[in-house]
Amino acid sequence: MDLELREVAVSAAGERIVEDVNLRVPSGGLVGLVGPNGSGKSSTLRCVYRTMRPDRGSIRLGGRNLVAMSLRESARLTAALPQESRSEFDFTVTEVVEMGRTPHRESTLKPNGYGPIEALRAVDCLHLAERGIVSLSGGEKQRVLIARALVQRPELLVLDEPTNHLDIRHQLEVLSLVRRLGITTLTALHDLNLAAAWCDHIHVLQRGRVVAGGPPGEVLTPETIGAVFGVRVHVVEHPETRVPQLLFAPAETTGT
Ligand SMILES: Nc1ncnc2c1ncn2[C@@H]1O[C@H](COP(=O)(O)OP(=O)(O)OP(=O)(O)O)[C@@H](O)[C@H]1O
Repeated sequence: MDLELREVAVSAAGERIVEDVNLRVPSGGLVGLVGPNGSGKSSTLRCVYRTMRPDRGSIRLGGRNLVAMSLRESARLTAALPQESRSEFDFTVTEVVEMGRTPHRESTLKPNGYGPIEALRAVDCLHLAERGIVSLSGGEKQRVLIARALVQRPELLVLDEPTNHLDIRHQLEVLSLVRRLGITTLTALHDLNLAAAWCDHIHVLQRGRVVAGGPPGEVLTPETIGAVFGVRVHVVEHPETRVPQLLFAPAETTGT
């Protein structure tokens, strides 16, 4: 199912924090939101997974108004990985992953897809199945929460910094897995090189507005990244994958 945001605006504490966001994730596509701290990435994602309500604009999944659905119905269609999710109770890893089934009655589960064991194996966490969730490292916990999202068998994945806390191998494995799943995915990413390597399209947010959007090679230019992040950038081609990769220097450095 495709996801489409049109003219989305969001406020918090009386201030407009997201303004006129337009973006589309085609069915099965992977689209990234990048931007400096506080630029509105998480707030935009929260509107999609419905912990914030937009002031105006529309959010449609497969042509249907997501904001008008019951929370149960949108939870069946959408799996979210929020930026910070604290565990108050020491459930086992298996119990946490099984919670991904909660929005579904058995009859609504699609026949194919990940069960808890397959999902834990896919994120390299099967060995943690009986551990308590609060005993895990940040990266292990992040991978378990991705397994929970897989068990939900969603039509849409909304990921807020999914590579947070992950070592480099697991960063690459998680994004590679998300790519392989072929589920429509909207993700916030801080690492511009990961965004360049894995996303079909990238939208750059600055002070709540999308200031650039398109394929990584068109968006991740020295001009755009320099203006938005205040750094100097060289763009090089990855010798193996041919995707653009960025080399950074602080804005004030004159270089050699
Ligand atoms: N509930 C809230 N009350 C007040 N201000 C808020 C609230 N939620 C978000 N904001 C503000 O809105 C702005 C956008 O926040 P948001 O978390 O969406 O940014 P972000 O791009 O995800 O940032 P980061 O990269 O640091 O995670 C920030 O200035 C933030 O302080």
